[in-house]
Amino acid sequence: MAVVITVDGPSGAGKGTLCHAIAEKLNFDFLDSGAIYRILALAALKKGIDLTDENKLAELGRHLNVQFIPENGEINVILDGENVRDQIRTAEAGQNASKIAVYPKVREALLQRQRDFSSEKGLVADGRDMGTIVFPNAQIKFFLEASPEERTKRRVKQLQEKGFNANFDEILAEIKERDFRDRNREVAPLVPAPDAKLLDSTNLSIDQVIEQALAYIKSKL
Ligand SMILES: Nc1ncnc2c1ncn2[C@@H]1O[C@H](COP(=O)(O)OP(=O)(O)O)[C@@H](O)[C@H]1O
Ligand SMILES: Nc1ccn([C@@H]2O[C@H](COP(=O)(O)OP(=O)(O)O)[C@@H](O)[C@H]2O)c(=O)n1
Repeated sequence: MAVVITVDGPSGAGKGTLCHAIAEKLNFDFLDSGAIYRILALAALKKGIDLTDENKLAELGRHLNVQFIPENGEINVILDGENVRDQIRTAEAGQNASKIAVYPKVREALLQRQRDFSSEKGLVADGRDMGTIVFPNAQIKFFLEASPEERTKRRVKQLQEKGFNANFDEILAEIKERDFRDRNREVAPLVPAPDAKLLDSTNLSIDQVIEQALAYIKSKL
């Protein structure tokens, strides 16, 4: 059976960073499920679909014309022929993603698209419900946490490095609002799977997180 490793947790905990490292080390494919929610929200805005119109969002989600094309260590996101890689990374795009992610029909519309990433090569999947809903039978599951302040510090630095304006207080408020929405929604809320390995990265360097995760993977595989 194809191996799946899931990494769930709140914004800025370091999921993407850890998943990239695992994918590289084990030569696994990588699913950035959050990108799919970001892309759907962006696609809806481009088509004039209201972000509260659950049915139209779900319909768009079923027919989303998107490709992920790796180039020079980055992944280009091609939506209807346009590279939206940077457009989906703004704080606003993250907020819009979490707004549409509350709708059951939207989540249902995106479910199979995410499961299709599973491959013989092995998959590491980054998101909020990878270990609970999308890949409940994954062999290895992580739940990666960090304090809101630490996650904000990281996000501000990351956004500034990408050339975006980022203010600590605004990003902290945004992260708390998004956490609240993600943890309290009725479908697929952000919770650790019962069999997930909890990792708190607040006081760990990137290398320490990767080292602990790889040691755990080795002990399980
Ligand atoms: N343990 C860590 N210590 C310090 N910075 C980190 C750590 N893990 C990740 N980062 C940095 O924090 C930012 C957010 O990480 P990312 O992997 O995008 O988080 P997530 O995918 O959970 O939102 C990135 O700039 C990343 O380099
Ligand atoms: N599996 C997933 C992944 C993301 N999402 C939603 O999409 C938003 C953006 O996810 P993301 O992983 O790109 O966000 P960051 O952790 O990178 O900030 C989240 O706040 C969630 O509301 C989700 O509901 N389920």
